[in-house]
Amino acid sequence: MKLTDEAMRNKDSIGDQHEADCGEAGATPPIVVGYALTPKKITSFMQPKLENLARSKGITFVAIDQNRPLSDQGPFDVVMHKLRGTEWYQALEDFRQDHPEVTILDPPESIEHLRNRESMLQDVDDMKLSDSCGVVGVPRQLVVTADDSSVFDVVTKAGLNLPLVAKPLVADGSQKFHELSLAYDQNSLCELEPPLVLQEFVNHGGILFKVYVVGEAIKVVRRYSLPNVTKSELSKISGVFRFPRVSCAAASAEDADLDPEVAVPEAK
Ligand SMILES: Nc1ncnc2c1ncn2[C@@H]1O[C@H](COP(=O)(O)OP(=O)(O)OP(=O)(O)O)[C@@H](O)[C@H]1O
Ligand SMILES: O=P(O)(O)O[C@H]1[C@H](O)[C@@H](O)[C@H](OP(=O)(O)O)[C@@H](OP(=O)(O)O)[C@H]1O
Repeated sequence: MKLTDEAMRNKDSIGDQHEADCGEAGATPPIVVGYALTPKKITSFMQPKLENLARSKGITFVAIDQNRPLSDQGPFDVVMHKLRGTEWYQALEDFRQDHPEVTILDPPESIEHLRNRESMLQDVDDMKLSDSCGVVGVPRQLVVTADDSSVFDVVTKAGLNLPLVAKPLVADGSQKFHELSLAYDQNSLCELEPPLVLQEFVNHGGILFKVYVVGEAIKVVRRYSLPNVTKSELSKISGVFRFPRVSCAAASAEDADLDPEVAVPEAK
């Protein structure tokens, strides 16, 4: 979910203004954020801590009823959503036509490229950051569709090195989307089910940094991840190993000892 710089600036200034106004002249109307999320997302995201913090900044969250027209609900200052589907997109578009003053976080066309694991990495690739201090890039990867003759053939033709990380191509927020497979040998590639993205496994010491950016704010967290794969392991292990969730919030590595060579970015 992305908050645009402009929306964040507006929200920051409105929030600050709200605190100032409340101090001087009593309550100002809250900023109303309508949210349309899956039940899973409501559980993980709509926590009392968030709602209380928002309230202190003059922001109120209101659940959107997806079975009723959007225009009959509200009024909203912001509509925040993480849902898919033609019907929902059409409802958003109709609402946007009628209420251009409402900020939609985010319009479907602005986030479409994040719905696909191939296109979501394109911007990173386009930045060509490989000459900066350190290396920033996308692992060598390819997309395998159901139309391809066989995963084995496609991988052999592209010359990707084993082991390979296999990820579902389409990002739909489901549990299945977060499942990864690690294929150690060529024979096991036929066990993978397209459509998927196959990436070369990149050794990274079993810990990764996850960077969250909202407007000017940057937050870095550390998570445990998949351990390195050595050449000798690769020669001995075969098959496909499945991982339901790698480096999720429960895998926090804030207390892990880091290699002193690893620079720890300062949190803002
Ligand atoms: N090519 C790779 N080489 C090594 N490890 C990988 C690779 N791709 C993914 N991983 C590991 O699997 C995890 C999940 O991969 P995914 O591509 O879903 O990342 P993510 O987008 O950061 O996950 P999330 O959707 O949970 O934010 C990564 O955080 C990393 O630990
Ligand atoms: O908790 P972190 O490490 O930030 O990972 C998030 C993923 O990046 C998001 O993709 C998850 O949202 P979706 O399950 O809707 O894709 C999101 O799911 P959640 O909102 O249900 O926790 C998280 O898993």
